[in-house]
Amino acid sequence: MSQKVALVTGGSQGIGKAIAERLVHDGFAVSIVALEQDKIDDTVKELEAKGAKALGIAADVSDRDAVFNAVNETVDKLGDLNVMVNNAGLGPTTPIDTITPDQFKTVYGVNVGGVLWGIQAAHQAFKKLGHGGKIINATSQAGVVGNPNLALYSGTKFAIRGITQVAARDLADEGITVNAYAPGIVKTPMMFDIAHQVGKNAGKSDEWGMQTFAKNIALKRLSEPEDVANAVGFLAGPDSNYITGQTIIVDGGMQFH
Ligand SMILES: NC(=O)C1=CN([C@@H]2O[C@H](COP(=O)(O)OP(=O)(O)OC[C@H]3O[C@@H](n4cnc5c(N)ncnc54)[C@H](O)[C@@H]3O)[C@@H](O)[C@H]2O)C=CC1
Ligand SMILES: CC(=O)C(C)=O
Repeated sequence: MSQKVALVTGGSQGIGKAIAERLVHDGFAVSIVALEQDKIDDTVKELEAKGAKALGIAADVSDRDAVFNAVNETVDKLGDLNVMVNNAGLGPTTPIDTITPDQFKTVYGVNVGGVLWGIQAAHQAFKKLGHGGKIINATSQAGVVGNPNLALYSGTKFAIRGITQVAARDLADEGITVNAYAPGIVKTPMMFDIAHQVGKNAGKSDEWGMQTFAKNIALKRLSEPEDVANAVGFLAGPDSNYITGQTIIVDGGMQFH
């Protein structure tokens, strides 16, 4: 059987990088799409050092054409596409009165636009390749319950759960499943930046900022990126074949629904 291929947006650091590593471990060839060429190159080298077939593409996921080009390049160079992980996102701290039209456009463009274009591009590729596939989208525990200071971000993450449900219904007949993962408070550059900003806005420390989010984690620890990658590995593999339209919350017990 030929090797399965996954594309991970935002795969150059944080959660996306852990997902790429997990999928390589599970036998996938992996394409990572992100913004910074140097981080992409470093991650590709690390994946190759583990024996992976890996490809890195610099592209902005808010640009629909760029996403379609990245998917086409992945199919051309790695020979297939079976799993699309729409993970890239922005997490600015935006107290409600501070939100500007430019910020609105940028954050919705990346967090919602990037997922929509990723779904469309993967769908087109699956059709051309003549098989189904799996689409996996990043939402957040902040897309299950609104979080303080994150009005823009939480709004985009609620939207992703809706889009995931609709796409699951629309694409099911073609053998495509669409699911989402909702991480909690994960030790990545995004979360450290949010903790810093929230602490700074209150005249307090980064740790105080982190605890405003982390104080109610039932399992009493912050998440490692690998905690999330484990759930995505499940959604990308055959054991999740009868699951579609769902959001798996991976937050150590913050939100229950
Ligand atoms: N870190 C956390 O605590 C949580 C993160 N998430 C979500 O998980 C996903 C990954 O988050 P982190 O790893 O923490 O973020 P991060 O900020 O550490 O990494 C983001 C990645 O996305 C890429 N990226 C950003 N904008 C892009 C664009 N316009 N086009 C292409 N790539 C772009 C970056 O190059 C980077 O590789 C995001 O969707 C985030 O909203 C959800 C819940 C909690
Ligand atoms: C950044 C994020 O998704 C949080 C705080 O849940």
